[in-house]
Amino acid sequence: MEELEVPQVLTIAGTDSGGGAGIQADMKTMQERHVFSTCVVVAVTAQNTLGVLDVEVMPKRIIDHQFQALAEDFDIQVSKTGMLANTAVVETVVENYQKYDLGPLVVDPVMIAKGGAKLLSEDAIDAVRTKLIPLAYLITPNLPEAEKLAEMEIKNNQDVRSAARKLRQLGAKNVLIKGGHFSDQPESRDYVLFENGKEMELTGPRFETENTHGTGDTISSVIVSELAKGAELKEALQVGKAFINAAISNGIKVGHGHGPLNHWVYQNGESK
Ligand SMILES: Nc1ncnc2c1ncn2[C@@H]1O[C@H](COP(=O)(O)OP(=O)(O)OP(=O)(O)O)[C@@H](O)[C@H]1O
Ligand SMILES: Cc1ncc(CO)c(N)n1
Repeated sequence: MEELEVPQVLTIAGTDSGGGAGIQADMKTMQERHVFSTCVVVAVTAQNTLGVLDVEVMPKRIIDHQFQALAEDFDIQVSKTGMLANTAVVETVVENYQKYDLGPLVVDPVMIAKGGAKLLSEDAIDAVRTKLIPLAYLITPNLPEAEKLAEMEIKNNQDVRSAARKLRQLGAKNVLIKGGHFSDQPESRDYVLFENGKEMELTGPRFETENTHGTGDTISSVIVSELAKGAELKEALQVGKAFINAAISNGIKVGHGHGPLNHWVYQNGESK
């Protein structure tokens, strides 16, 4: 019997008991994109579409052992980070990523959940800026995250460009600034600054919906998956944007707050 070789990817993040964001959103997305997903759980959240009830950060020992277990057995092509909770976790993740061969790293610098809960302590932003970003092949902040990391206000498209340049100066090779939070605009517009200085915009319609829980996790997981399958970054970003548009606009009704996306949207006839 011939067995299929499949790309293997890793998400290093927190769990969402509500299933719409965090590690669950990542792994659902990766499954849909036909790559084999593994994970390092750094925190557990008691969370639903209404908010975050509680958070437990994992001890260093079990984080280290998850990395070791994966490195001893799997051939990870691309990795990503999501919720990292605090400085100690950021440092542990940096240490382990440097110790093992886990492929290019996509950093989604998750800070605050849609309901307002803090997923990264304020003092850890510095560790992300100085220790994690220099390792990033791609960083994917939303607007508030880009403001914190670049230490500047973002009010218009020119500010978005300056913030992206600052993030490149911090060591990220490529930068995607997600515009989901420019909610007063008719279009959803994301900005990309590539390694070679070239720029690109990812645009699409802005959908009037509350159901955008896990959009950031989902788009970064599509990008990771496409890169693992061998796509160029530009193509991976475009596939990510198309998937997000489809997963938001073909919405599902789950929960009573910021509902999750329709991760299996392409199963009902792909429109990519
Ligand atoms: N209402 C919307 N309509 C269309 N696209 C959207 C909408 N909201 C977000 N997006 C898109 O989803 C992607 C993720 O952007 P967003 O800024 O929401 O990320 P995020 O804040 O990190 O998400 P989260 O924290 O919920 O995971 C981007 O491509 C953005 O343009
Ligand atoms: C665990 C977790 N990671 C990321 C996000 C942001 O979408 C969230 N709400 N929860």
